[in-house]
Amino acid sequence: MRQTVPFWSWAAKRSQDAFRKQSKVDNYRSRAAYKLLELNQKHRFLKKGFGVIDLGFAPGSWSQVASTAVGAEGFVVAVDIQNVSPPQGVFPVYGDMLDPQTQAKIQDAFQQHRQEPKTNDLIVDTILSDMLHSTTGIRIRDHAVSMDLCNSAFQLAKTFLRPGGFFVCKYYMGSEEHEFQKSLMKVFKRVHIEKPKASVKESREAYFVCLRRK
Ligand SMILES: C[S@@+](CC[C@H](N)C(=O)[O-])C[C@H]1O[C@@H](n2cnc3c(N)ncnc32)[C@H](O)[C@@H]1O
Repeated sequence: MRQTVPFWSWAAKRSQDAFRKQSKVDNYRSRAAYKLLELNQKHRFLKKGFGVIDLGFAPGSWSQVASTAVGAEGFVVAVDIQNVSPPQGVFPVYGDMLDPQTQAKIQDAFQQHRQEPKTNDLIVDTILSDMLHSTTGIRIRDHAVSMDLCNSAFQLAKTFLRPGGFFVCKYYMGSEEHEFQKSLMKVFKRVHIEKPKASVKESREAYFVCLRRK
């Protein structure tokens, strides 16, 4: 039987530019879409009917992928510090994830959309975080900023993810990643480290893919 080779397998062999060109063909807002597509093909954390929070959504390609995957029965709440209009059908929240008030805004948006009674227990299936400021090139500093963002996303995951839920989180490699991974392992049954093919090889970004909240 003929096997279909995913786009990202051969594109990676060519160049990052191939991802950028393909994103125009596929109508994605950025080539980052192929990172999420690859991660999800491997770990299946986006399913029909899921409620998803996408942290650091702008320009919006992860939200595009997520909202297609969850379909009309599911929904996506997308958060960013930048006031960028979200893809169609995606519910935006504008705020800084390092500001504690943003969590309350996300909770409101989620509950409004689901029309759930006000409660502290949200039934979120998957939380994605692709948050990162533009890096400065100063590794220690970029890592420290990234770890702050990872911790804020993890805090949200601990508060709102249902048992069995999923958490995907970008990080910038550095000395604190092992401690952070240990904390993730206390909360999730499986924690994988992934470097998708659409992620620039030389960049120090990678992803924690955490499966099945305990
Ligand atoms: C690499 S981009 C995300 C790309 C996106 N996943 C996509 O597919 O289009 C990182 C995003 O994180 C956002 N971000 C960085 N720090 C943030 C913070 N403290 N709170 C909310 N969003 C933040 C940035 O504004 C930026 O839009």
